[in-house]
Amino acid sequence: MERRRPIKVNEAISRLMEFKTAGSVEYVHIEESYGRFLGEDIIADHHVPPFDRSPYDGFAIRSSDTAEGSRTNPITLKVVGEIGAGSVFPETVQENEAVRIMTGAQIPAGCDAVVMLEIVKEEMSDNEPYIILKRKIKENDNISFAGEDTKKGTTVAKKGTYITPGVVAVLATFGYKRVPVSVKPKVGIIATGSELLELDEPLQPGKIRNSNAYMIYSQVVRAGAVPIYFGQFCDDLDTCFHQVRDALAKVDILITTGGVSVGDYDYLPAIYGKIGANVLFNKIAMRPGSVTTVAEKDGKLLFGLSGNPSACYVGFELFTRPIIRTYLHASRPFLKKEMAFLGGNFAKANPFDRFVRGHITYQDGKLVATPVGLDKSNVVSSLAEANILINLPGGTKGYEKGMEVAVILLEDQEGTTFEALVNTEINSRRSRRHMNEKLFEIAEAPIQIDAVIQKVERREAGAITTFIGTVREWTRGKQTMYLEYQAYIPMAVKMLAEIGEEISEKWPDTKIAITHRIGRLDISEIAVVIAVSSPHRKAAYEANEYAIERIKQIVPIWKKEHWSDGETWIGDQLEKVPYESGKPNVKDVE
Ligand SMILES: Nc1nc2c(c(=O)[nH]1)N[C@H]1C(S)=C(S)[C@@H](COP(=O)(O)OP(=O)(O)OC[C@H]3O[C@@H](n4cnc5c(N)ncnc54)[C@H](O)[C@@H]3O)O[C@H]1N2
Ligand code: MOO
Repeated sequence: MERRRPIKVNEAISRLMEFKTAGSVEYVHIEESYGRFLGEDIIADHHVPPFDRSPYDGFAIRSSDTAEGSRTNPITLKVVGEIGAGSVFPETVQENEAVRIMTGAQIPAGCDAVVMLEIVKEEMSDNEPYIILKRKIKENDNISFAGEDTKKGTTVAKKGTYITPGVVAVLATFGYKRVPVSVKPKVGIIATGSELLELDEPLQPGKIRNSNAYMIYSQVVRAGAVPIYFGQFCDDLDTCFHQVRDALAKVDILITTGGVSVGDYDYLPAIYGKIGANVLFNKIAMRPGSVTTVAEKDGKLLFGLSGNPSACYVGFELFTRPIIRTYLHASRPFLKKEMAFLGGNFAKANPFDRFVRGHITYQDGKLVATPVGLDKSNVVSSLAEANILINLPGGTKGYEKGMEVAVILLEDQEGTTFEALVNTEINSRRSRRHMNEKLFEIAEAPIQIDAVIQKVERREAGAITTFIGTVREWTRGKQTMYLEYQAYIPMAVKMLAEIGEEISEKWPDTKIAITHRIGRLDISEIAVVIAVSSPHRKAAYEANEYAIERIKQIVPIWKKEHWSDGETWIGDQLEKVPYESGKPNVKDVE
């Protein structure tokens, strides 16, 4: 029997993407464009709005006429006409004249501002309408300028954009009654296995219904392609070979399900050989879907997905979908990944990367990814509930509830690029963050320096600076025996977090964690640890120093020095305000 060598998921994707192709372009009515992919860049051939217009119902005026206007010096302007949206005022507006104007109407020549109906008083005098204004109006007040939405020549939507209702609005604005869209690839589907029954057949001993074909059918539609179901393979290798060859001639991409493993009836490896296809890989270090096989014949790709339903599903989303999306010109053909916190334990370690069916929800503002159903590749029921795949990198350790993990969003349309997929933090080694992790802490137990550092570790960081504040024995000739820190904890944590906010404004690329100890501390014990990570070291140094200065200024932590000859409470951390007597209480900071 052949021995297959598993390759890494990203390696499989790279090999596969070398064979990507992009399809041609066709035109459809705008009503049919939703859910398609743009076949061309859409470039604004005029300004939007095309002319200066009024954003309000009111009066178009000349601002210079109101220069002397005030509460005590009302300005009267003669209303010389009225225009609604769609019409144009035929003359140039003269000194001390105004035109009644509706939202969306073009600003008349001579006018340079609009006043809203609500702020003028309307009056009739000698049967002529006038408005009275008790203020000065600035030039350009309340005017929507030509091109303020979009300037002529701007690319408003790029080729390969998924057409949402918002994109449809833009297409309509620029007159696209017919829209250039990417031609959908034709994706053939063949099911294999003599145990398979069609859906209208009653169950029989040893047989199961063919669920994969219909599952793949809808995955193909979701990916944006046209599915063509060729039915089930027969049992005989020679006939199967003809079926695959004939189907391949009719489609752009061919998917088979089942028959790719090493069993006696797993015909696909033999068929690939017989049609002369080049097998890109036939074993991937992942679960489920390790048997996923991809072959190429004259530029067309054949996806041999597993027969096990969950493995088949995962194989499609990871490998077939990006090929379909690339064919549609999508610039971000991969499903988007995000970070979330695990909602359940995965104690057992697995050397292969796992893609666990899960459900994502918001809980207290955090994304929580909970595995659904049985985590086996032959399970079908969990697929109905899954809206994510939880991506657990393989290794020697399991995963605990609350750990941060990457999730693949199954219903995502936005997508991501291959570079982002392999380079971001999300895809790095296992994350060490935990749902209950706190960046700003007041601790009663000794501080673990490494734990504070870990909180700021990330792929973007090129530097981590750590400040460790320790208890000093000698201060200006006086000997300290030990220190005692007290804090109003909720307020202290809040102020630490505020320092974090200040730092993220001043040094936007940094990430900071601070833990301050309270209670009794002996000489050389650690009182505070500040860790700052940043792409470049300068910001990490600066932000770290800033943090300790600010802690001394604003964080309500009091220090009691136990000297060799007595004790003093230090009123503030700048050590400028000693307490006269007794110890401080919370009121001092409130
Ligand atoms: N000796 C070994 N056995 C197996 C290995 C291995 O490495 N060595 N790999 C296992 C893994 S992992 C998987 S996954 C499966 C993959 O097998 P195939 O892709 O060849 O698929 P089949 O054997 O045809 O079927 C597997 C399973 O799925 C059911 N099935 C098949 N088609 C459908 C369908 N259209 N709808 C619903 N269910 C379907 C089929 O009845 C089987 O139960 O191999 C392992 N074995
Ligand atoms: O390909 Mo199999 O899914 O690893 O169970």
